[in-house]
Amino acid sequence: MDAFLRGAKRKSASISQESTQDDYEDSTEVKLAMLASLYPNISQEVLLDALLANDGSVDQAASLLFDGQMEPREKPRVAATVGSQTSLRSFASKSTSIEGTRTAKKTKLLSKKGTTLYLYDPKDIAEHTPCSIIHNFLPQEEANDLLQEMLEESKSFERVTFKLFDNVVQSPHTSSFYVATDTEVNTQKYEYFYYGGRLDDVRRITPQLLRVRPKVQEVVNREIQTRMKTRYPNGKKLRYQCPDEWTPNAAFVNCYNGPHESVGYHSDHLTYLGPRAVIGSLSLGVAREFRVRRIVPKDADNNLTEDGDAQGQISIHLPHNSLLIMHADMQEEWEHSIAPAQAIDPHPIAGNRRINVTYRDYKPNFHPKYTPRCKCSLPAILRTVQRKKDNWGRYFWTGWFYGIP
Ligand SMILES: O=C(O)CCC(=O)C(=O)O
Ligand SMILES: [Fe+2]
Repeated sequence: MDAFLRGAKRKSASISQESTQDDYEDSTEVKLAMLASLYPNISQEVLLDALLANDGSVDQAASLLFDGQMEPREKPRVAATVGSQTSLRSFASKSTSIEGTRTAKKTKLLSKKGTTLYLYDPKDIAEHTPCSIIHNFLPQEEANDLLQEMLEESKSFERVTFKLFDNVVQSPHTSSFYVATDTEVNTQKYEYFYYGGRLDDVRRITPQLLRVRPKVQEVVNREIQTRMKTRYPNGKKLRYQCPDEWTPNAAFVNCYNGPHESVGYHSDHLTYLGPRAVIGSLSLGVAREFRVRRIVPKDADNNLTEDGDAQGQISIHLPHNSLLIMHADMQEEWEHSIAPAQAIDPHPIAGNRRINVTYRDYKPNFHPKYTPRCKCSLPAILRTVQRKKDNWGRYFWTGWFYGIP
C-alpha cells in the first residue's frame, strides 16, 4: 500500500488486472436464466438450442423465440419483492461455454430491453456477482433495535448536494456519516473532502451501530477469506488488496423514504478506502433491489471489448436484516445502484423506509494529508480507468473539476 501511494504521487500506478470474472461473460447458466425469465414456459433444452443457434446472443435467441409466436412473460413489476427466478442452480449442470459472441450492438439491444437477472440465492450471488450475502444476519431483536435507532436518526438526515459542472445536484435519498470519536468527527469535517466540498453532517457512532460493528467485522473477514479461496487467482488476495484484517472505522448510513428514493449507478470512491476496497452493507426495513452491472471497457474505436451480455444488469434482493458484502473485485469493475421501485411492501417497524448502513474501513495511509493535491489544493480523488481498454485498471489521481468521483 505504501509503495502504491508513493508511486501514485509522482505518476499513475499501474495495475495488471487479475480477472476473477473470466467465466462470467461466457456463462451459459446466466444466459439461460435470462432467457428463462422471459420465457418461463419453454424448456431449458429449447432455450439452449435457441442460444446455440444464435451464437450465444441472448438478445437474438429471445427474438427467435418471440418470432416463433411464443409470448414472452410480462416484465416483472419493479416491486422490490418480485423477481423472475429464485435460483440459478437448476441451470448449473449445463455449463457449456459459448464463444464468439462479442459485439457492442448486441449489448445495446439487450440493455434496451431492460433484461434483468433476479438473484436471491446466496450461492448464485457469490457465483455471478462480486458480492456475497448473509440473510437474517443479526438476532431479530438486535436488528430491530438498530433499525429503530437509525429511523430516529434519519429524521435529521439530509440530501447530499454537490455541484456537477454548472448545476447543483441533490442525492435522491438522505444520508449521514458516523465515526468513532469527536476527534474523528472533526477530522472528517475539516480535512476530508467529498463531492468537492466538506461534509457538514458527521456524527459520533451511536450505541447500536457500535454494538453491531464487531459482528459485521467478523463476518466480513470470514467472507473475504472464502472469496479469496474460492474465487481469486491462486486462492490469494487480489493485487493491491489490503493484506490486513478488514477493520470498519466509519459508517455511511442511507435512508430511502418511499419507493421513489434511490441511488443511481456508481462505484464507491476509493480515495480514502484505497484500491480493492471491501464494504459491509447492512439492510434494514423495507426490502429493495440492489442492482449491479459490469463495466465492460471499450477499445480505441469505441467498441465493447467483450460480449455485450457481460454488461447485463443483475438484481439482488435485499430484505430486512441482510448483510451484503461488496468484495475487492467490485468497485473497480462493477457499478451498483438502488433502483426506484414501483411498489414496496411496508415494513412493520419502518413503514416505507429502508435504512442501509455501509461499514467502511478508512485506511490511515489514505488520509488526505498523505494523498496528492489537485491544482485547486483540494485532496485529489483516486480513480481507476474503467471504460477504456487502453490503460484499463490503472489507478490515477485526479482533481474535482471532472465532476463527481
Ligand atoms: O443502499 C444501498 O444498499 C447502497 C448504498 C450505496 O451504494 C452507497 O452508500 O454508496
Ligand atoms: Fe455505493
